[in-house]
Amino acid sequence: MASVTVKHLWKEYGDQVVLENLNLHVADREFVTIIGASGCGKTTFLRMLLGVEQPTKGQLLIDGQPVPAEPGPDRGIVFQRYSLFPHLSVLDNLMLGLEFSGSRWLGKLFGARRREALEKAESLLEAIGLHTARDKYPSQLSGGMQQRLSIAQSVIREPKILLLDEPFGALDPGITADMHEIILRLWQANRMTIFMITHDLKESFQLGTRLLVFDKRRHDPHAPERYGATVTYDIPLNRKKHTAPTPALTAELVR
Ligand SMILES: Nc1ncnc2c1ncn2[C@@H]1O[C@H](COP(=O)(O)OP(=O)(O)OP(=O)(O)O)[C@@H](O)[C@H]1O
Repeated sequence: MASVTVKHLWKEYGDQVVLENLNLHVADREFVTIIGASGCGKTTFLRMLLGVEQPTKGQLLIDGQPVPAEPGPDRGIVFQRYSLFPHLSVLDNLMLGLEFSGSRWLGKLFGARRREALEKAESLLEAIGLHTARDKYPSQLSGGMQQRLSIAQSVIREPKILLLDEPFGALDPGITADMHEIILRLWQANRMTIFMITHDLKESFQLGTRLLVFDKRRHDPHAPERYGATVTYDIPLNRKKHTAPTPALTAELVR
């Protein structure tokens, strides 16, 4: 379960108002796409959900509880640029998250727990089409493969909320269709609530169950930092299309 409630939320940096009076309720398992002008506070909003930025005023709640003031395994994030460890193989990049969450002090798993983690990592690699590249290093992968691995890295710890900050923005348009397919399948199989920033309007319509447009309602030409952005449009999208889970992947990913 991961519903998100935003109540009278403001975010300011010094004299600059970035977000003003945001009010929103997002149900569990919604796929929210976010568009808006550059600099209007979209990433700031994701960073508050992640717990690395705090609201200046107002409330940000996950399942009715304030977002903890630090990232946790219940929230995963993927950025436009891949965040992989270059000295680790594809498989080890995936295993790392499981090893750290399963063994906080040693960062290593042993015996049955390691076997279980390996199985999980391998079935996820299979699901994202990277099983044949399991022993390669990130520098040996294409951009699309690296981004698939970054997504898998965030998903493997089964977050309730997945935050995607223009995850496909740096990729060749030709491969984004594959990426869309993968993200939709992971979303359905892992039962996550997703927030995804994109600059591609078509993508926002294709993927989302709901589209939020961030913009300023008021402008002061003499003091552009005086007013912040808020949600100016909140558009329900093709919800039905994404409701049924894909059986094969569900069996693979949800144990
Ligand atoms: N840590 C910070 N300290 C001061 N100002 C910041 C900080 N983080 C963001 N800002 C400012 O807040 C505003 C919103 O930034 P943010 O990155 O959230 O915008 P965005 O909508 O995601 O933009 P883009 O689409 O270009 O990525 C910008 O003016 C930015 O300079």
